[in-house]
Amino acid sequence: MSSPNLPPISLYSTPTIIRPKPKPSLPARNSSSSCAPRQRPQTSCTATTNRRNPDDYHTTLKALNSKNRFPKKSLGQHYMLNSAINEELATAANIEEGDVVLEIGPGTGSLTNVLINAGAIVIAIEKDPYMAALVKERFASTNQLKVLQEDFVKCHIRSHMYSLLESMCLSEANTRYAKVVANIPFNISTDVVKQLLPMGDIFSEVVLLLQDETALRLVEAPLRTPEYRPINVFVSFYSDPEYKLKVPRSNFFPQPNVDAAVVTFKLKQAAHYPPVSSTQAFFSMVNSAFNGKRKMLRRSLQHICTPLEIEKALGNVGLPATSRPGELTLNDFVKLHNLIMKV
Ligand SMILES: C[S@@+](CC[C@H](N)C(=O)[O-])C[C@H]1O[C@@H](n2cnc3c(N)ncnc32)[C@H](O)[C@@H]1O
Repeated sequence: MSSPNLPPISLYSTPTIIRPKPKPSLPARNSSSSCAPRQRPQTSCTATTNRRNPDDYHTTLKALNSKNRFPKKSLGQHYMLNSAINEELATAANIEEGDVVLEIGPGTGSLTNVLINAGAIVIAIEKDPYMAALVKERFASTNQLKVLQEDFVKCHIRSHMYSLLESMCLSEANTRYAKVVANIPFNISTDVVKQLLPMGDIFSEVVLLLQDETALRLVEAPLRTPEYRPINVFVSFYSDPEYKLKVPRSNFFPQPNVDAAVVTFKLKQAAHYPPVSSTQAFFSMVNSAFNGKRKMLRRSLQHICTPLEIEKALGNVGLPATSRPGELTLNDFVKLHNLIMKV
């Protein structure tokens, strides 16, 4: 393949970050909470303390040129040119020496570099065999990185994490959860969120660079709008999400047609999930409710019980008999589910 026809750096505006108005932040997860956290690998697994230079436009292009790679649209290859944003991602996850971090799509390794410099042990899953080879080669001198050349959507992440964590040295002193920090291809955002948020037994935080519109939809979709969907119920069931900052498209190469945003999801542990008899039955009810989005719940849920019983349950939740799915919060759905499951 010939060398990519790359635009000169002057074509890019100065990379910028747009911060939202400060919001009250959520209380930090207390690792000494009543639920015993799983053990994590000892910091002795970390070896190198060599700090590498941050990646920028030239480093990224040099890395791609060295392998004659041109960014692939089908793989969402928009590389981060601004190391300050990679630092923001690591800071949002509060990365500390010895943390185990899952990175999805390391690409040229610009974020990987920041994570390794912060002392993390990184497990990187990269679908593109060329980029997997590139990032392996780049960090060949450290034992802080393990690269798996796989499609995140198809791989069994839970068993990968278990076997990797088990293969690492364990210590009583190390009781933190693993974390996820990633600049993911936008087209797998929903898969990533659906796979990772229910994994509060492994991860404490999931920090993602998402398409801005997706980020807003996942975190801030208001009730009674078309943006409010079952995924919002899912996200708040399993996590406390926060929109951190907007990342304009000018920070990527090649520049996407949309802006991005950093979002953090603090994962709940199972003991803190809303009380439902079965999560499967709960989400099946939520999905059915939204299947007829404009339909009243007394109609869309009549495969579960009679319209009269649904009206009565809605009344007990404090909602009108004519309620539609877009009007119910997570708590409303939980109460409704628990009532109609008793019928
Ligand atoms: C948006 S780029 C980010 C690259 C790098 N992290 C950065 O910040 O510059 C997305 C990366 O994910 C990889 N990728 C795409 N689809 C993937 C998948 N299904 N599983 C794992 N990696 C994937 C791409 O090859 C690419 O390296």
